[in-house]
Amino acid sequence: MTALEVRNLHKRYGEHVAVDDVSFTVEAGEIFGIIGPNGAGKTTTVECIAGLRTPDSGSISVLGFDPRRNRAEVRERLGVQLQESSFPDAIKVAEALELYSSFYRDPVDWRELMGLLGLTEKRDTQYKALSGGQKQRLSIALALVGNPKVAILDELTTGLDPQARRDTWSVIERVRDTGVTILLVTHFMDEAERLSDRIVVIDCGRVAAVDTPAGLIERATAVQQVRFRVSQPLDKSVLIELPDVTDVEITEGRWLVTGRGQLLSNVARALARAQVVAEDLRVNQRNLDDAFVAFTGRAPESSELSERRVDE
Ligand SMILES: Nc1ncnc2c1ncn2[C@@H]1O[C@H](COP(=O)(O)OP(=O)(O)OP(=O)(O)O)[C@@H](O)[C@H]1O
Repeated sequence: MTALEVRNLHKRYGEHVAVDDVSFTVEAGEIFGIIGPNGAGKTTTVECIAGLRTPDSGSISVLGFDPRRNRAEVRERLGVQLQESSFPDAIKVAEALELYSSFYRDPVDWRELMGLLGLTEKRDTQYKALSGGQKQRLSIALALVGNPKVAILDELTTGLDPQARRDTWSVIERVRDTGVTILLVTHFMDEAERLSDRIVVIDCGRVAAVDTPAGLIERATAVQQVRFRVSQPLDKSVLIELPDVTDVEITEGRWLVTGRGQLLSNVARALARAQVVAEDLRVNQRNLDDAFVAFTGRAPESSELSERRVDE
């Protein structure tokens, strides 16, 4: 079942074209990631979906409803957590949840939601005294309190430390497991790769690609490399003859094997058969950063080194 459909969306700010013919479909129950460089048009797109901006042209359907024409229906079905949410400093966690739940006809039990998001201990804490991660979890809770079928989360872990980010990811997965479809805008490639069932890459207001994380990585970065030293002499032909291997170089005892497909497992099996141990094994691990660069021509903001030790 389709939860969300965006068709030929256009939006300008004066002369500046922010969204230039964007189309995509999100299936019910998916976590659908939206990634792209700064200023690519991601937030404008989700603000149009939320009915906060009026598109110049194109159509949007949230569970069959138009966000501008069917405001009440969309409001009951769509939860929104936008960038930089802010609340009154003195409001307490439980007060905020109770207040927001009163805005909806069929809210979830806000006490349960508080538990799901790990905020029960903080129920009487004022907003200003919450940590960054707790504030973020509260804003997710407020986006979910109306019992939405679809939730938009924009930059939900920006500014959080690594542990708080991972905790938030688990929360998002739990929310998805309750049946909520999630639209996730993020600058973090590891977050998009870990959480998303599918991802749209938006660049300069246009869709550069839509695929699963693995599909994007596969399409963008077909070539892989494995480096290692060998524990005892090995004939180069053992590896050159493997399927998927395109090149083998040996420089000062370091082997560099280039290829495609299941390169690492093929090489590992061949070495095991030859009773050779690969020491200091490294692989040019392909990840979503590489796909981002391939599709947008720019490095993601959160770019990390893509070569990692295999045993890390
Ligand atoms: N209210 C506005 N008035 C004028 N221009 C705007 C407005 N909001 C956004 N823009 C411009 O439209 C373009 C798209 O912005 P948008 O915020 O949608 O991009 P984004 O992909 O979400 O960027 P970021 O990753 O930096 O949040 C940018 O060039 C931005 O400067």
